[in-house]
Amino acid sequence: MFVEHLELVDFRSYVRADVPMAAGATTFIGSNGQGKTNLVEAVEYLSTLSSHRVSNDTPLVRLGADQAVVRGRVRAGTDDARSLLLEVEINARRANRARINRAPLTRPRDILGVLRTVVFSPNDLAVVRGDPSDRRAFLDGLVVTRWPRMAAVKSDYERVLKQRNALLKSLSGKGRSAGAEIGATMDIWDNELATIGAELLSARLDTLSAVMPLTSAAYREIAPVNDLTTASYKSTIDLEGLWSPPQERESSTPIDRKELANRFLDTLAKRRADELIRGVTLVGPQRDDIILHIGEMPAKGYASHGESWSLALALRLGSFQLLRDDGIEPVLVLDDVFAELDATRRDRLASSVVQADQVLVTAAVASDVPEILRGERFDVGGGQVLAYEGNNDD
Ligand SMILES: Nc1ncnc2c1ncn2[C@@H]1O[C@H](COP(=O)(O)OP(=O)(O)OP(=O)(O)O)[C@@H](O)[C@H]1O
Repeated sequence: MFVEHLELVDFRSYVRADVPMAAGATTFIGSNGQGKTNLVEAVEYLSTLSSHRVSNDTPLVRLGADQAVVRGRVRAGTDDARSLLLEVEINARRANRARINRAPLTRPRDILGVLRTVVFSPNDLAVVRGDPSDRRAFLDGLVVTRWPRMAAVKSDYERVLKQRNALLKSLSGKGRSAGAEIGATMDIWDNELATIGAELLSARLDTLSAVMPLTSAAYREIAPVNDLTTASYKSTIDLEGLWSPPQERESSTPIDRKELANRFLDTLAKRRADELIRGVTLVGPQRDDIILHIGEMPAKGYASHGESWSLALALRLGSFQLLRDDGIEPVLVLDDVFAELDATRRDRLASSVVQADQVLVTAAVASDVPEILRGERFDVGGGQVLAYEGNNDD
């Protein structure tokens, strides 16, 4: 798939932008702070209704405006003339709205799955070096890109967790004196949390199993070493016998979700007294982590800057390959990544992504982008995005 036209109104620094794009590589070149990332961030937003740079929508609306609009025409494939017009209104004061081919959607999230993207950015280093929440966000992002319906599961889980936490908080300190009535209410919340949580957890585990062998292969391509990269999943629920780390799995047997939900429930029962004292849910995917290894060593705390970067890129390349294996051709966004890499890694990354239907690249200096990825070039500056008419090699 690829975006053949992008239109922005009051998005970030743009009053208006109109950018015709083609399949293959497109590079956006411009000095710092000119609005290159803003353009690809808009494409990412159309695809995920979120941005890799911010956790809420407020900064996406141009300062002083009430509403931002992102519109993109998405073609199914290079030899497939079908296209869809996706439109998202980001509203400062009311709920966002989305349309496909001008028809309003009941919920903005119904737009998910039409445009799929894999975004590489300097922030990816946090997946390797950052907090557990950064790794959970990486994995959940990939889960939702694979199966857009998981966005609803995730949001249901978050709603139930919030309500359960509110109940626990109101009970905290009351301990055992909470009484049978409270026990029955907690049981209802536990069931709900375990059922939805097991769905989210099994999607994560399945995706981690599938992406790690591809990540390991990509790491060996990118980094000039032969280390195996592996991952284990650190859960608050005992996964023994249900799931094992990806490299040890002989076949990709689906996880027994019912058994997972039972173990979730058992763990909740065991931790209930603690939860009542602490006033917060202590069990579930919101507290899990993914432990990444390069060779024998954990990546976090041990890997060098270069190794961490290579692993971060490999995770995105693994994601790209996994989506392709699923039959999805995502748009790749390489936001400001080439400046961070040496010449060897630049070339290796470029040759790994060049076969994508569309690759959108941002860079401050054109010569940082390997030649095979230069493609069509736009110069970004002074609030404008202009097709470049000079030589493509300065
Ligand atoms: N909501 C907003 N309203 C107005 N301007 C904004 C808003 N959000 C960001 N900007 C401006 O957009 C610019 C940043 O754009 P962007 O991040 O796309 O830069 P860039 O070209 O990718 O730069 P770099 O090469 O430094 O990464 C900044 O000047 C910032 O002040």
